[in-house]
Amino acid sequence: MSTRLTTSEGYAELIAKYDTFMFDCDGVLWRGTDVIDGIIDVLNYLRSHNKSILFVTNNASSSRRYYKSKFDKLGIQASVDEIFGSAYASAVYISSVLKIPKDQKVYVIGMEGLEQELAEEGIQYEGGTDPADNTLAPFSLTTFTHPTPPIAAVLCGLDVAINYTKISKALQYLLHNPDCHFLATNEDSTYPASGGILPGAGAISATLRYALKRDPVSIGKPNSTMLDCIRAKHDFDPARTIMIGDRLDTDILFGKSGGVSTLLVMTGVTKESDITGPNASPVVPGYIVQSLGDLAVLANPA
Ligand SMILES: O=C(O)[C@H](O)[C@H](O)COP(=O)(O)O
Ligand SMILES: [Mg+2]
Repeated sequence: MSTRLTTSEGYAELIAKYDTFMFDCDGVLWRGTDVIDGIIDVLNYLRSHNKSILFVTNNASSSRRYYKSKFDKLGIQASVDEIFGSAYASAVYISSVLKIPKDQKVYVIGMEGLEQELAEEGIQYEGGTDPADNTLAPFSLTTFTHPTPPIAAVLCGLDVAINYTKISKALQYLLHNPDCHFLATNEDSTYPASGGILPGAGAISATLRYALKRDPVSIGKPNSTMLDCIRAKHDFDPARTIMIGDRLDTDILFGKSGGVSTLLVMTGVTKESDITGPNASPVVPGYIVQSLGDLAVLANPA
């Protein structure tokens, strides 16, 4: 059973219970470019009370450095080491877990942020924002050739410029080489944008999943890889840690699987019918608040 927080006393009690606050970004801090009311005051209040703050986003379209610049512009204190995105986690997974040989490449369905994180880990890649792959021209196998050595992995993330050429090339690599890894940065079905909902990274990788009848290894929330990346850089006591998110099947499940507390906000993709009534999800958050910004009353008492 979740505890719904609606009063200043409830907000203060929650904050006193935890030392480390892990924040999802899309749908919690902002929707697209629109920062949610009260967020900046809440984050600054937590900082002023010596709380540890981490940002844990499945959005693979941007790198940690981009997010750092976004926080700077918003006046939100954040260091690159406090930011964990599925692009970074995917690069670490490829370099440290799969240990793909440095002369082999990754084929990217994704955007500049994902390419930046791969490059920072010393991983060679093709595709991504390469103009040759960002074309609406029909894809032809007569001009296609496999590179040597073969593509070692196909990595699929949120790609707002998705097209038939990228999907077709990824399919060739995965069909041609049985050792080619099929990876997804994350599999969020939808993306909480400004003014509405858009297809998420999961909707992009679904094309390959369906064509191949094969599931990718997904690296982002709710999977533990992201928490492993966080643990490699930050000590935290799970009993004094809370994950704040807008999606039950990624953020809340990530927190519960990781042994930390969870707070669901209703400013992202989760609707009231997802948490109450006959179709309620079996993933039950510890706490629920309408908006993280509601806690700003603690920073601005009446
Ligand atoms: O489709 C996606 O990639 C996700 O919807 C989006 O990026 C979620 O980001 P988060 O809510 O984890 O910050
Ligand atoms: Mg979110």
